Amino acid sequence: MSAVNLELVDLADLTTLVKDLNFDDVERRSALLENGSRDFNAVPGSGKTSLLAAKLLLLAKKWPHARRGICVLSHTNVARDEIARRLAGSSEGAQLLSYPHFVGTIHAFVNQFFSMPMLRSLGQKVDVIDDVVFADRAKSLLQLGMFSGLRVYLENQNNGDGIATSLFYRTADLQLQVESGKLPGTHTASYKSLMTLKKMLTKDGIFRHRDMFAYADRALNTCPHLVDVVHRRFPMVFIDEMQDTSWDQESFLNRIFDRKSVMQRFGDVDQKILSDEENADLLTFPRSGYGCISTSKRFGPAIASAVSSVRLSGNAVVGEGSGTHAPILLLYSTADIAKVVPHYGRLVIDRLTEEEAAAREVKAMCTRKSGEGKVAVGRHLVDYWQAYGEGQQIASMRSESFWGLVGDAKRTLREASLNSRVADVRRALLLVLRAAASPLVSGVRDARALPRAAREFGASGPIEGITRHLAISGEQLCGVGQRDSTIELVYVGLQPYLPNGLEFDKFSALSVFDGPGLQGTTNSAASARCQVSHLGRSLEFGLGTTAGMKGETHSASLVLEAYGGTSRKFDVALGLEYIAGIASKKLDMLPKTQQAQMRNLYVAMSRPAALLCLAANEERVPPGLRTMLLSKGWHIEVV
Ligand SMILES: Nc1ncnc2c1ncn2[C@@H]1O[C@H](COP(=O)(O)OP(=O)(O)OP(=O)(O)O)[C@@H](O)[C@H]1O
Repeated sequence: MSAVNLELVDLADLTTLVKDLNFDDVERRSALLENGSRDFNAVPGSGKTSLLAAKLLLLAKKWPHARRGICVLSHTNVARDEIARRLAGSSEGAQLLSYPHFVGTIHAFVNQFFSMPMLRSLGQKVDVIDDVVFADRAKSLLQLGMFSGLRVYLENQNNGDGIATSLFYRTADLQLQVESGKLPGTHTASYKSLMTLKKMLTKDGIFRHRDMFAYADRALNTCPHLVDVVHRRFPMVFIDEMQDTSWDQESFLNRIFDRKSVMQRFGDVDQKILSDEENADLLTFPRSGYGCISTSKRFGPAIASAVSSVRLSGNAVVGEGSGTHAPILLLYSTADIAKVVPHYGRLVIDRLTEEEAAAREVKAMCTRKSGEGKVAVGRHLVDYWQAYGEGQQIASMRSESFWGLVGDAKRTLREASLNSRVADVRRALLLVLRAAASPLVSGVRDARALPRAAREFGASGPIEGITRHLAISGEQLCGVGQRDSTIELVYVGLQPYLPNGLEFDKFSALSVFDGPGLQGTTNSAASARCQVSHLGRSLEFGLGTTAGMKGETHSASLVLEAYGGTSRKFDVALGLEYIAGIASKKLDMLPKTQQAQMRNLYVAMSRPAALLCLAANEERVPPGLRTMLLSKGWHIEVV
């Protein structure tokens, strides 16, 4: 192992490297100075990702190796980009963004070092790794005559669609598995048809993300020495957002790094919101002896106390942020449910100054999007906001449409990152080049390989230029009146790669330029926003699911109660019993389904910096509970 140690004197550099952050407390200092393998469990708003980035900056200053690097893994592109943004701010930090280091998602790491080389050596085409594209293609293949028997079988299952669209390979021998629903017995005709469907998609190079772990496993079985090659390359490994790592991912990373490299993992186990996944009981985060960061820089003591009371592990959350507003409970009658969201908008205008409200986004969230349930309304987002989700079906087709991929910059940037934006544009260009039968892409299996193919082709400048242009201005360029000139721009930009003699008229008639493109995605974005005017001020804010807002900091957050279905409980009503201190059971004694609801509530309630609001149907909040809440400093308003 050739890890680098940080010492007390090294921390002096923090004042220049990360001027906006404060690491004076004992917990953060000890996390920075930890030189061995250790886990860190940190509360919401503690700044896990920025602490990790600060530690990396300090290590970068001392890194002595030219061929060994630091491996930094995260779950989402958003966290990866946040780390990269902080590193790019100094010359030493920027070095971590290239060889011999690796900063990326766990998926990208597994693909780069294991599954892609394996797939290449198998001669397997890879067109796209995308669960949505996979599902779309599976559905359309399913319409073929050869699958008529399978269609009948699936129609008779509870979740037939889910079965066909979530097929994935597991383990080195590519065993067929399904993420949603249950596979039929392996001896049945339906199983064999599902296998054929999966193999047809594999042959076309259409994969799901989870398939990559099976190919990575295969790589390790085929070349066991890869483990040594990779852990020697990375004597230090840092993993962010560890609570979201599945057992497939954790066990794979453990095989490579555990007890071989220094491995430090950061996360908040109470924010794990996917708890019903397979083998969740095997997960090891946080390992015994883990360090804690118990202070949040996001919110003040009032929100911290509410958040603490629904924290499953029972550990304290200390609020060091500056917010002083009391949390608010909005009670609504069944008839008035549609008034809840606009009422919240007015309330934000009432309570927060313009500066406070504008410091971060204002948001409203709910654990469930839609669904059934024979209980009074307040079950899911659509109960509160009927337009929510309209147009999303069309949005899911975007991965195959030029206009959808290029024109949907706002959504990609809001929900993902610049990285994903560039990936979308590259995929759009790959679709165009394929449709035009360009010689550039005959051997290109994945849009990520486009820049390299262009370099080998001897002309990388034009494709980089058009990629940059579309990534930055794509949204304007895809407006309906703009499309002809955009096609012309693409034609000119891709000219060096197009077959000789391909006229513009023929190019612009390619089917890749058909389709509605933007309309669907624009509707879906608009359907998830609310506009309010009040006291001469106006406010526009977004609505969405709690899962979609994980990791965000808001200036104000509204948590709309949702029904748990099999748990038979409404999350806010249940959580209020803990906040008020009148619950009869300890949180960890609740059934698993209710624990999962409390974890979601904990994530949702910990988003705001200034104002926290919960909303519940008045039928579900008895007078005694209201009195206790008032005595704890809460405000209650009836909509
Ligand atoms: N060391 C620090 N000093 C001062 N402010 C900080 C520090 N760390 C984070 N912050 C601020 O606190 C807020 C929350 O930080 P951040 O979102 O990074 O926390 P987090 O740990 O990722 O939270 P979550 O687990 O909820 O996603 C941000 O506004 C950030 O700027």
